[in-house]
Amino acid sequence: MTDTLIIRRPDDWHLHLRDGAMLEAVLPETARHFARAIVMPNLVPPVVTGADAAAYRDRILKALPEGGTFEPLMTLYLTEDTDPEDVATAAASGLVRAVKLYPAGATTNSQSGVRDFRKVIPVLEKMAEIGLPLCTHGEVTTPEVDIFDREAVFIDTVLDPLRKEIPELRVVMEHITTSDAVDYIRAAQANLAATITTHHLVINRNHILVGGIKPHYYCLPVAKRATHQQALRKAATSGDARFFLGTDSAPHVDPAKECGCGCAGCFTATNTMAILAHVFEEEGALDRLESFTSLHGPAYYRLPVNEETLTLVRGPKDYPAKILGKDGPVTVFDPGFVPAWHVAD
Ligand SMILES: NC(=O)N[C@@H](CC(=O)O)C(=O)O
Ligand SMILES: [Zn+2]
Ligand SMILES: [Zn+2]
Repeated sequence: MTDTLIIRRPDDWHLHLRDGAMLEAVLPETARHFARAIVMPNLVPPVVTGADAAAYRDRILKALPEGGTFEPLMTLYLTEDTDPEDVATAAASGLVRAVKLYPAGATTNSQSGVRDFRKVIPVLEKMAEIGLPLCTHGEVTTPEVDIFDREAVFIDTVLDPLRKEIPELRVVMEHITTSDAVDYIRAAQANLAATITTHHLVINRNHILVGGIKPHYYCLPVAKRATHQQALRKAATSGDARFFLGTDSAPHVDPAKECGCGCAGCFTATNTMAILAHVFEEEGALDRLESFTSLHGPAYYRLPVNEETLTLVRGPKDYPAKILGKDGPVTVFDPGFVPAWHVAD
């Protein structure tokens, strides 16, 4: 039995770092294990222009612990007023690595997102031309559509027509939660990949609702039934290069989650690598952990893989139950088991 696993240093292809005191509190949790992360732009106000992204990047670098080498990969928040030329300039300089599509109202801070998809076609055409990926929060917001169906309906009514209209557009379906998404990605000829979160490999909707409501398991897209969870586990551990890690680690202070209308997001930065090693071992795929966390993402984003390594060691190790920032406590995701692995110091 292997007791030590050395992998190339992982990257997180979907991360929320927030701003201000929360940024200071959570950034070390990611920077400890991850070399780079695609940083989500859903701040208030959102990161819309190249100038916004440059300023946010500076704030992240300033918040880094002394001697930290973490590299934030910036994204722009797509609005109906986004200027294709600004996007192209920000991409050409290497500042921006993707543009994020939030259907208006789909998730946390998505009010400035897209309502009329016709309005963003010129930006998407420019992105297709320059090869800049579009990351999607893939859920429709139609009130009549059941919340558990919103990802599948998004694929059929928004994503598939869009990809047929602009086949050269390179898309990353973020935080997929359904076997429908897994099947759709597997069937694609080109220009489509997906991130999978740590928590969606560990929980299904029973974990949220059975035995009392668990606000810290509530995220968007909401976890689906166990058959979907199984499909995600198979996809993540399959070795298929179109699936890679995006933790969607999304900190909210406890009072904002443990209340009458709790907000969506699981905070997994602290223990993601230990949980993933545990899950991959359960799936008999420990030898594929590195490709999921450290190889497939750079390949899709056309970036070099990391030269540094991360060492995982068999055996449990305590991690904090909460991260205590100046804004208040943030509960670390509880996988419901003690991970059989930990990251070496
Ligand atoms: N995933 C979540 O449940 N929440 C994210 C937003 C998002 O990624 O959709 C957040 O910003 O809190
Ligand atoms: Zn999202
Ligand atoms: Zn997210």
